[in-house]
Amino acid sequence: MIGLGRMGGNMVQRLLVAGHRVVAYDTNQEAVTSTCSLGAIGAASLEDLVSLLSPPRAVWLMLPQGQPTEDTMQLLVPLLSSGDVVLDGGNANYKDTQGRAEKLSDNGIDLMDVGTSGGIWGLSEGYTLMVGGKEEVFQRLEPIFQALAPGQDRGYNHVGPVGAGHFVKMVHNGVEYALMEAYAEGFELMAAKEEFNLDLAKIANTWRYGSVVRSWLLDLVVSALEDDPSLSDLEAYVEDSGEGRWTVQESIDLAVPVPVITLSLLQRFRSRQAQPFGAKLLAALRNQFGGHPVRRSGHDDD
Ligand SMILES: NC(=O)C1=CN([C@@H]2O[C@H](COP(=O)(O)OP(=O)(O)OC[C@H]3O[C@@H](n4cnc5c(N)ncnc54)[C@H](OP(=O)(O)O)[C@@H]3O)[C@@H](O)[C@H]2O)C=CC1
Ligand SMILES: O=C(CO)[C@H](O)[C@H](O)COP(=O)(O)O
Repeated sequence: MIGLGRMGGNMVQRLLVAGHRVVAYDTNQEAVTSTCSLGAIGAASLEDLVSLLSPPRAVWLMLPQGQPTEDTMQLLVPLLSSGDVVLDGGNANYKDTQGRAEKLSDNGIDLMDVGTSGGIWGLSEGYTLMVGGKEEVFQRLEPIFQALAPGQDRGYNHVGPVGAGHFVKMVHNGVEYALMEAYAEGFELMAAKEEFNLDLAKIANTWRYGSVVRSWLLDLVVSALEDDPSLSDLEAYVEDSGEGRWTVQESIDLAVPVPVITLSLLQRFRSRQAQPFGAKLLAALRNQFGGHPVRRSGHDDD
């Protein structure tokens, strides 16, 4: 396992519990030390990691997508042998994955892209795995997928050729954006209805049982609202790390409308703007054509 952060570190634990021998590496030596304390074999470098595994090797990357994954692959590949397999469990763009697979195959190395879902809860609940790559490699490595998945025969699947795993995970995350946005809008509306003084955590908890909209994300709504009912400790600022953008880009490329996912991405962009220029221009134009009052910073309505 290369990358022992929130995901990789926990995944090593599940693999160890299932009886696998795991060699662990991270650029952060503290992460390696703490993973070793759980029973993994620590590697001091990529060279060390490769020498501690016997061929045919299975090397799982759980790194931030983009440069860290690309750089690591470039350093790793010359160290590996024909017949080895690299598994990328991070949220990489499927097109990058397809390009990398081609380069690896020149050296007789197979790349398997494993779209992985479960977040920090995967340690206890198991991870959903969407696996792309050769069917025979999937079958050979199935014991690894079984150890990580929620159940012996569920929660993991060979979804298609290399690239398909990351593609399916990309769409999964697009759906995730939309579901999250729907809950966010519904709860904002209820929070605004001051005359009813609604207890949002209680309502979310009620919806968990029997309701059409019950879900794991709703369970997490309850958890967040119980911790801080008005979310007063948080800024209304929502990041994204790529999958939503790629989903929308793909919908444009395929001319498949995904309006709900698209709007949920745009809402994240909006959340980062304290004083959007576009909204200022709207106010200015109303003022220009209709003489409608505007608010000016530091002044009353004018
Ligand atoms: N967190 C989540 O909910 C989920 C994340 N993912 C994906 O899984 C991947 C990992 O995510 P996550 O565990 O959350 O990320 P983290 O940032 O928690 O962990 C990444 C780890 O990789 C280390 N690292 C960075 N660059 C290198 C490198 N070149 N070589 C070796 N180690 C390196 C980091 O060290 P350092 O801290 O020193 O930088 C860190 O320990 C990402 O692609 C992410 O998108 C997928 C599903 C869910
Ligand atoms: O893959 C995940 C969950 O399924 C990761 O948590 C991912 O980071 C979520 O996407 P974003 O950062 O764009 O919200």
